[in-house]
Amino acid sequence: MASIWLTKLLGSCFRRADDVEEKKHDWLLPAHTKFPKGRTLAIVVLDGWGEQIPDQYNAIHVANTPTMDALKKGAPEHWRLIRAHGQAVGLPTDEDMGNSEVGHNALGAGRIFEQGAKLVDSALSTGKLFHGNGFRYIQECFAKGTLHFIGLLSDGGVHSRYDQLQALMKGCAANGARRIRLHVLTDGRDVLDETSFKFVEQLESDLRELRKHGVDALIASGGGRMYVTMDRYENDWNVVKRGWDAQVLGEAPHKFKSALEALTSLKAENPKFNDQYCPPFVIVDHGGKAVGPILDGDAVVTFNFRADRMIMLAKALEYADFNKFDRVRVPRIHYAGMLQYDGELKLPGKYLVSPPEIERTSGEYLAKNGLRTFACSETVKFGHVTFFWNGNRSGLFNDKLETYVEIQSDQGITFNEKPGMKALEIGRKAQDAILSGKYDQVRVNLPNGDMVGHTGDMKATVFGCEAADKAVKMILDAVKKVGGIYLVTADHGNAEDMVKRNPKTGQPLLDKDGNIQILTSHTCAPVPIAIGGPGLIPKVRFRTDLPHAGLANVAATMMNLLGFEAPADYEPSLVEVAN
Ligand SMILES: O=C(O)[C@H](O)COP(=O)(O)O
Ligand SMILES: [Mn+2]
Ligand SMILES: [Mn+2]
Repeated sequence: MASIWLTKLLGSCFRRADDVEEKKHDWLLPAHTKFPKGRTLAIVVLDGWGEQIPDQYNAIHVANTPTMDALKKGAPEHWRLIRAHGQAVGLPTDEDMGNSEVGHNALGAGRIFEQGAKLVDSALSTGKLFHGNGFRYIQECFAKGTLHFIGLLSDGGVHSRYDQLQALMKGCAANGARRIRLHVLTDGRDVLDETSFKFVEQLESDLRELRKHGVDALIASGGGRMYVTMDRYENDWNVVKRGWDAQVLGEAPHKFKSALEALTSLKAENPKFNDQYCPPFVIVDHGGKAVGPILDGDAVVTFNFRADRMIMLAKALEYADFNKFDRVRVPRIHYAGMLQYDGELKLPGKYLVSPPEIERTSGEYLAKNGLRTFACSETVKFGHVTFFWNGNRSGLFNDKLETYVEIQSDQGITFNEKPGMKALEIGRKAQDAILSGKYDQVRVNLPNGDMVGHTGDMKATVFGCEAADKAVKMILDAVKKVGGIYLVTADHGNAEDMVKRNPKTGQPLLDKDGNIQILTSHTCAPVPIAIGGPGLIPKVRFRTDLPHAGLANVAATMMNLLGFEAPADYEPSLVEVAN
């Protein structure tokens, strides 16, 4: 008896040891047979830098970008284009433009995961969303409280989609919501400026329909996404506070009887009015009382699926201990996000749809294999090369091996005012990191093409692209000095197309007043990828058998350049060594 017991015990011990061994083995990347280890690898992500028709509306083409131009001359062996939009990055269709979240997720994770937009689509179409824990949690408030929706009123498909909000409102009403209030954030960044009018009209008509069915449904507040609520990476808490005051406290400098009246009056008052920076407003009843502040016993849903610009509000709504601004009144609510926005912080705790499980990212592999990483950008893009890159996970994998540096972005300005942004500072930090010899991988994001491109200001965007090009040069110079390797790419298009075009002729479209329609959004353009540097062994070139490759192929490429085989389930590497 005792010996059987002993055999079992020993057996289980051995099994456990095997399991541990197995686990360890999983993380160990085999050495590559052709690519050597020990060369510093610089990874540069030019945010919003696609390849498009080289005409006067292409800010990258117009800009003087000698470094990027020189890289292009390395085609096809050391320069090529890769996909950065649609299904190549896990979006529902190939009509969907790329964006930073899905782009950096794919770059860092080396695989294509179904992204938030797609997961929400399927949770809504199957009805699964209305049976989950998150939904049940908000449903508990339906009988006595109000259900509030806060989010981006847009069909950009980057942070949110209007058809999803429609389905959500309908589903909530069908499942018992009796009083609904909308806190809308106007877009003009992922969609054309001033489309807010159209979205508000559509929303009013949908709310009328709900009212016909006995649901007391109204718009309660509003404001432009860049001025109200949707800040990111804690660049400026005032943005979130403005939203809080309107949404929770029912207070704002502007009060109107309807959202349409708000937009019309604010536009008439200010010739510079635009959707992105619309000031906060509150809708009031005939007695001047706010129609929908958030109160004790209410339910709140933030209906954006994308994480970065919802995290700060989620903290304000969820954290008991909070000191970023004076919340004045903290309502006792049941709050759920459309998704969980931060996997590490588990924020928010309740959500309607489970986020993509992006695990075993390249960053985690590198850390587990003892490689040292330096990552840097300025605040507005800092989370892109850290949080998004690591699969929407905040923090470091290994604080002994990784250094993440954030350069404070300018606050309270639109980036066409200072289009150089912090590109040169980022370049300098990367240079120092490369020259220090302390890192195997030095990874940066240069924000100009994107952040200035979103302003729609052509001249400023050209300037911004020139600044980004200078920063690339600084980094390449440092790589040269240490005998390293560089990989320069982008996360999606933006600055390469500053006008809305006729899809057939490619000519700019005109608005009703005969003016060219300015495109502030991203595009579906492919993006460049270039490799080089003295550390690149001879005969390394891009493979020609992966014509449809996308951002997800970059992680395996990078692992090869660092001297490792990539995990078997990663999208294939783009590079080979010719015989
Ligand atoms: O959040 C934004 O600024 C835009 O909606 C998308 O831009 P990004 O994907 O480049 O961050
Ligand atoms: Mn981006
Ligand atoms: Mn962008």
